[in-house]
Amino acid sequence: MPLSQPERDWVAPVAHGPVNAVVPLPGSKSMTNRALILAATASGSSRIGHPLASRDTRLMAHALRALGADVLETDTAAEDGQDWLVDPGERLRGPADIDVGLAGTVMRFLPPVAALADGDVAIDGDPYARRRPMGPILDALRALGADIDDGGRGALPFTVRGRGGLRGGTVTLDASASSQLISGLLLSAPRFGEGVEVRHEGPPVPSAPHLAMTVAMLREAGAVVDDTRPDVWRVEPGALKGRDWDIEPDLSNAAQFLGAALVTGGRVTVPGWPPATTQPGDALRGLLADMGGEVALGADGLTVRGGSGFHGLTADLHDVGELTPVLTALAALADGPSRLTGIAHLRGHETDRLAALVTEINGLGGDVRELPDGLEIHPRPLSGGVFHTYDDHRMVMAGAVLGLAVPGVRVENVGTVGKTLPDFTERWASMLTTAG
Ligand SMILES: O=C(O)C1=C[C@@H](OP(=O)(O)O)[C@@H](O)[C@H](O)C1
Ligand SMILES: C=C(OP(=O)(O)O)C(=O)O
Repeated sequence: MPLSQPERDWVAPVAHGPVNAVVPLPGSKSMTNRALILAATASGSSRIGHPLASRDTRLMAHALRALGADVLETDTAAEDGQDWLVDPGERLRGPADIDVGLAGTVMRFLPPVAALADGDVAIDGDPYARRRPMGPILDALRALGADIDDGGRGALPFTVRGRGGLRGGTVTLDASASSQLISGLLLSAPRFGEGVEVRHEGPPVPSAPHLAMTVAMLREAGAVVDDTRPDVWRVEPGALKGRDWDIEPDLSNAAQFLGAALVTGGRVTVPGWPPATTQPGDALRGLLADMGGEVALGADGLTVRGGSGFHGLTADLHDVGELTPVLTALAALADGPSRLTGIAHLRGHETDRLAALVTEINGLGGDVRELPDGLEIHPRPLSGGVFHTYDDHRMVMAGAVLGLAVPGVRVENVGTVGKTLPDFTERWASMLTTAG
């Protein structure tokens, strides 16, 4: 599978009736990329079951291979039963050139691994990746003993001059721009000489569930982690064990499918929804219920049923920011206004998501207003037109949701959805065959 798909537009299909679909989803991006890092820095080999095979996870696999780990992708076409096998290799080594694409997880989780390698590791990504927040983690790594040449930019591209190990110790940073700045430091910390104590100082860190995911997966790999103090995380040095990971379905990627139940007054089930999880997508249960959906979690998965119409949403999405594009699209089709707050940091995601959503939904005749830390959405009748996606997979998903109810929504560069869901349009079409 190529890492990027050719640019093409896609007219989002209208739903001609209520959907009634079971939609299995591939593995979590966040869990797959954490498992890859933990496997490549472990002392033995690991098996990653049900990984996500997408641009972001392939970039991570490529990057780790470039540093000397062996990552074997098996049968990526299969829905079930695919495994990735990771052998850490004898030692992490450069020189290497690494492409992070537009993947936040790769650009923040990989540099600490590069600091453990022996040799120069040059790291760059897509044009917009150079604008995503990196400065705090680069400064933190320097404070922990790393030698990094970023030309004073505090951003991509940069070269990590790996020396085969890192001292580690205590470091303070402002991670209000992205939780990944902390997760990146913690994930490699068992391999630092002194481990790490990371202290956050600044406005609140977003995406708390993703930090809990980092801590939980580190512990599953055998690390000793103390997260009992607010805004302080301590990881002790020590060998990680190779192990079997079983990756949960990506619950954030469930948003648009479950949302289709609301828009069409239908019913969608996502099988394999874990009864307990650190994934932020689990918040969809409450959020879609607040919008008027009937939500049931059972042995067969999570089912959302829509009725005749659904409501606007008032919510602080600080912890679950990646759900915003799809929730905003839903809000634009709701029967009342919405106010989504706590998401100023989305300006540093794949694109400035607040600006992109305002521009594109208003371009279809909508009324979305940007707030200092969020969006206010006033539903209005929409009409078809081009929906630009800014290399943002979740803008494709948002455009698809609008297209369910608005004929002629032409989603530009739909292939960019391959960042986390390469076969999205096929899955969407298959769901829609049940409509009517
Ligand atoms: O650690 C992770 O896997 C992620 C953390 C979040 O990043 P931010 O804290 O930058 O929002 C989230 O939005 C992103 O999609 C994945
Ligand atoms: C913010 C996101 O991704 P990234 O991992 O690139 O930060 C996202 O998937 O919504």
